[in-house]
Amino acid sequence: MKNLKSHDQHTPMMQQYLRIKQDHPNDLIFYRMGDFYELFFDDAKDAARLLDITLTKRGQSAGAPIPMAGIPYHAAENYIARIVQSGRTVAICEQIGDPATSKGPVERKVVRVLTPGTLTDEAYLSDQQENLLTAVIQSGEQWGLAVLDMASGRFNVQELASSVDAYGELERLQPSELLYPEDTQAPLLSCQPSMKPQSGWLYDLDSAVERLSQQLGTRDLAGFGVSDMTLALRAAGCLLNYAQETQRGALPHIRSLTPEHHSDSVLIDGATRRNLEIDINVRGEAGNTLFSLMDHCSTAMGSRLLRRWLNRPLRNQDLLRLRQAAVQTLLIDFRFENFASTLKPIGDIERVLTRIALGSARPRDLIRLREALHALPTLVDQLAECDSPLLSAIQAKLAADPQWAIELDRAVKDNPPAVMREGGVIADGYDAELDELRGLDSNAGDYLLALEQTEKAQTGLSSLKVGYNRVHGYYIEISRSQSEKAPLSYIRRQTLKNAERFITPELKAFEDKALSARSRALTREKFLYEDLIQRLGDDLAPLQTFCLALVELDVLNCLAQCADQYSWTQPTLTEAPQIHIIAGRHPVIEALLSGPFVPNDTQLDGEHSLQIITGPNMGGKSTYMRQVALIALLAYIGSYVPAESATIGALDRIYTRMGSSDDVAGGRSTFMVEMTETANILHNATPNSLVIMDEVGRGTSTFDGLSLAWAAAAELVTRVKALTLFATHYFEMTAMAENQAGIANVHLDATEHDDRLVFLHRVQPGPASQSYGIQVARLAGVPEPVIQHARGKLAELEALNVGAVGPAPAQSITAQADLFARAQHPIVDALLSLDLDNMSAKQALDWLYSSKKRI
Ligand SMILES: Nc1ncnc2c1ncn2[C@@H]1O[C@H](COP(=O)(O)OP(=O)(O)OP(=O)(O)O)[C@@H](O)[C@H]1O
Repeated sequence: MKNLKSHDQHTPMMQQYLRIKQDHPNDLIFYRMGDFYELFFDDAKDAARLLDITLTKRGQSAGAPIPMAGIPYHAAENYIARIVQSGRTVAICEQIGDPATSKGPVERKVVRVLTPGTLTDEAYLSDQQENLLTAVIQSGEQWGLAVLDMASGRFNVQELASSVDAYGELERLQPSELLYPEDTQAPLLSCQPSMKPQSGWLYDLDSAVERLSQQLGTRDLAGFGVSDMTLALRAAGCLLNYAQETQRGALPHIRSLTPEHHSDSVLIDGATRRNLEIDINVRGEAGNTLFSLMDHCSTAMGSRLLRRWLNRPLRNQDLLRLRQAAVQTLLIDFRFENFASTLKPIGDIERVLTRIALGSARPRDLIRLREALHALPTLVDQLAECDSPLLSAIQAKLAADPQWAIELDRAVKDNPPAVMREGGVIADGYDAELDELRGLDSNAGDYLLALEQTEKAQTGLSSLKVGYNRVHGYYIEISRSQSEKAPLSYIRRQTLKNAERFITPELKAFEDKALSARSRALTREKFLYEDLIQRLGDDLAPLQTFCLALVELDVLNCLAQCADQYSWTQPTLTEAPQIHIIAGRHPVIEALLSGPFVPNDTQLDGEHSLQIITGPNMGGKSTYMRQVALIALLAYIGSYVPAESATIGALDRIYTRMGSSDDVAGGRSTFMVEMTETANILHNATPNSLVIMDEVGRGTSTFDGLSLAWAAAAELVTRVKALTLFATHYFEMTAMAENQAGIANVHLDATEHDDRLVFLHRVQPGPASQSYGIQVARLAGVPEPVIQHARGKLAELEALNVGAVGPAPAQSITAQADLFARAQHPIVDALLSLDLDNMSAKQALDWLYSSKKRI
């Protein structure tokens, strides 16, 4: 920005603006001028570009026109939301002083800073999504991480032992804003959306502990179990400082700091999260995901918690069994239906409570809280019938003191306006003083009517009427034709085309009284409203407690609804690593299919920890493997699962290596991504991990790929001993089961019927007999000449059947009909591709010499 230094050259108002701007060099300043927020200089240019609004100029300052863009005050929310969503920060600068008494420009001050990760207003937040602010700090391989959901006040810390874990967590959390020490050298962090470097001193441990203790109202942090998490506390201190700075006030809704431990959850890395399509499908959309299938929550808060549960399955089987028992209880006599209808009208009170704490609650927020409080007695009664420890604990938390329900009934009108600005929020009968002032104001109507009658009678002017407008106040209006006859005591105030308007001393006196009553009533109402919010804010703790219980109930109820609607069953959780599923189904594909879904069994345990899955393309291998992972995941959030029965042992991680995607941004090829993920699995998987490998090795040459897949499977079954599903088109790998304990072959099959290919989608023991690659290619619409050419080539290769190198036994080689898995030594490939008719004798001889050297 030019000319900012020499303030003297600018008008006094611009000088004020530039002073404020100096404290917010990177933020867009919304500078309040009357009914508009104005942006100047580069801010104006940025806003014009981001919001597609007109860029204008304002006079001259320091000899140059000032670029300016304006946004009407009343419509600002929408514009602010768009700017903040783009990752920028907005500083709202309001007029603080009184324009009437100010000398020079009215005093202005930045009252709020809106950043992507610290939003709390309804207009800026998505119902379905959490909006998280995170802070990280790295020391050696260790990471400290702090996470705040400003809109609910949930504040967590955790420490991670490696960068891979830290990136995995950030990928899970999808923060809206990430704070990091400015000297951090962590390249992958740059993939995060809104990155805010912070000075190193903001991560100082002592100040962090002091700041956090002060916020939480404790002498130290021992009570939160976080004392020895020094790295995480440093991140939390920095985060809290940032949150306080942006809100410009206290944050009374942040009352606790919860340690999270990586080892508490069944870990799912980013690739697995995407492959399993938990809440985003592989096309990056929200539809057709596990979350979209399951989200029957009655409240938006419930939906957000369900999403959190699905993204962070837990290892604590005791807790999971409590959840299972709650779901079981809610299923009895379809109790979940009653709960759903009681919960449905409850609004997003988690966020309402935060706005109450921050003093920014709107009238309708209070109505939502009131409705929630009114629902409590019914919920408590409904819960009294449920015999489940978790539901009883929830019931105890919901049995709140009814005082606030009564108070809000008395205090707030039924359909209040959206904002407090014009009043009309506080109910009649709540405050005697307000009632009296309102009485004065509303009696005005009767008085004016009476005045009109008397004046009409006294003057005999039939067109006389009494009216009011905002600019001129009260007036007596007489039509032009009769206005000459107006009494002398009438003072002319305004001339219209067809009428004259007058005022009288009596009317003026009344106006002063009525208007002052109205403004006094509004002042009184605002005071009462703020007082109510203040008192609610002071009593936040029990309200937050009941809110948390309500949300948990909503999610448990949703799990019961899913169990009923999709015919899911309760899984058995065991300590020993194993997965035994009878008639398992893929929940999302099952719901999408118009025809029936073919259920499949799965047996993975100490005896057979690795399944080699073969079968034709489109046969259902990926679906089968994903369904096992999803069933395991559902079991580990405490849900019922899509299977006739399922026994799932203790799991620590779910890994999937599937699909092919380049990481162009990260500069890694498809094969590189595949191998990086494979390496990660081989390094970190344990006997308690579920590992899913889909066509590992296909991204490189046949022999390299087969060898890598073979070696990876061998490692997984011998050293790692993870529960593994390994789908492959390398038919040679089916031979592993013969020489290696712990491996079972299963396959999916298809049959040809009237020249049509029919997929059976049934998992059967043993290796596949055919791969049907060419038939599937025809199904996919590959042109017929190409299909015929491929058939010819296949016959040629089968006839050659040379170089049966590699580990596959002879009988499986002959059974194998996959074009690529049957590829021979590269020299044979090269020979086959020679165009002999167009080669000279010399070229042929040269080829022979060079080939001989390669053997
Ligand atoms: N058990 C099943 N019951 C019914 N339909 C199924 C079943 N499994 C898969 N399908 C259908 O078959 C389609 C292909 O399945 P899937 O992608 O799992 O095959 P695949 O063997 O992994 O194929 P490829 O080897 O080409 O990746 C699915 O989209 C689904 O429509």
